[in-house]
Amino acid sequence: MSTDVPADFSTGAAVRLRGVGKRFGGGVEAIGGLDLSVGSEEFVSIVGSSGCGKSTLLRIIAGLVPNTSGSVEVHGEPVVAPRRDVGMMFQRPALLAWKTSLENVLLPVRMRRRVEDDDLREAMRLLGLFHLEGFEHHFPQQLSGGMQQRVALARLMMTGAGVRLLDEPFGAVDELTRELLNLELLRIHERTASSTIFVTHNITEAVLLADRVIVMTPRPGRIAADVAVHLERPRSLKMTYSPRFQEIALTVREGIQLPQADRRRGE
Ligand SMILES: Nc1ncnc2c1ncn2[C@@H]1O[C@H](COP(=O)(O)OP(=O)(O)OP(=O)(O)O)[C@@H](O)[C@H]1O
Repeated sequence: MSTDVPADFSTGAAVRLRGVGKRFGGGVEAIGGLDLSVGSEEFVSIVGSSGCGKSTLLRIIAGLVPNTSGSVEVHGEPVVAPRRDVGMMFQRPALLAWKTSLENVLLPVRMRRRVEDDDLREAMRLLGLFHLEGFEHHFPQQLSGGMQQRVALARLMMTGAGVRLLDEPFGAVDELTRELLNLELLRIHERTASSTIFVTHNITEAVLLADRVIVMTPRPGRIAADVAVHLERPRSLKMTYSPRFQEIALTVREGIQLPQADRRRGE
């Protein structure tokens, strides 16, 4: 395990940020001089106190929000707008209420071109992979919160994007559902590795899923620690009880600093 490792600027990184800063119109400096490099098959979790700029960082990589300093590259190209090879999933599943599960999963294809039989087969396969057989023709309001997140995960996979950004995707579901969704995400990543950046407040989830856990400082967000997760794959829930896992989780926890106001309240 290593901490405070400088960002790897070797060639071949899928996502590369150099000195990235973001100041919003009202003067809030959300991110300040952040360096990060994520490999093409790497799973990186990002943790940090509330408001440290995690969502802003993902939105910058997704091309949804412009950075105000530094450079952001995906597959060696500067990010100036949303890209097809970058898929994003939010805390709320953001499904279209008037479309069935199947139609929601097909949406990324439909936005680009006509849906072919192969697309239909792939969407059904993905829904099956996420245990949604029998629910292909249900509408979102007929599904539980966890099932809706599964549809959103299937839709993310349907984009075929080599870079997947997940912004606290399981924050609104109960603990047991979260565990199941974690396992499904692990299974998918271990089968179809992609460059994944996963924002979470949950340290166990961060460590269980990732190859590296990035800890951000309070706002303006920078990298406080870069913790390598040397645990074998495939991962299992049982691993979370091992001393090795606990040691890594503790290193991550110790790296998280609270904003000054919260620190004063805790004294
Ligand atoms: N559109 C905006 N305009 C002005 N300030 C913003 C905007 N979006 C975010 N901010 C501010 O930038 C800072 C970082 O916000 P961000 O949502 O990225 O943090 P976060 O780490 O994802 O927080 P949380 O963990 O609570 O979701 C916060 O102080 C927030 O108020």
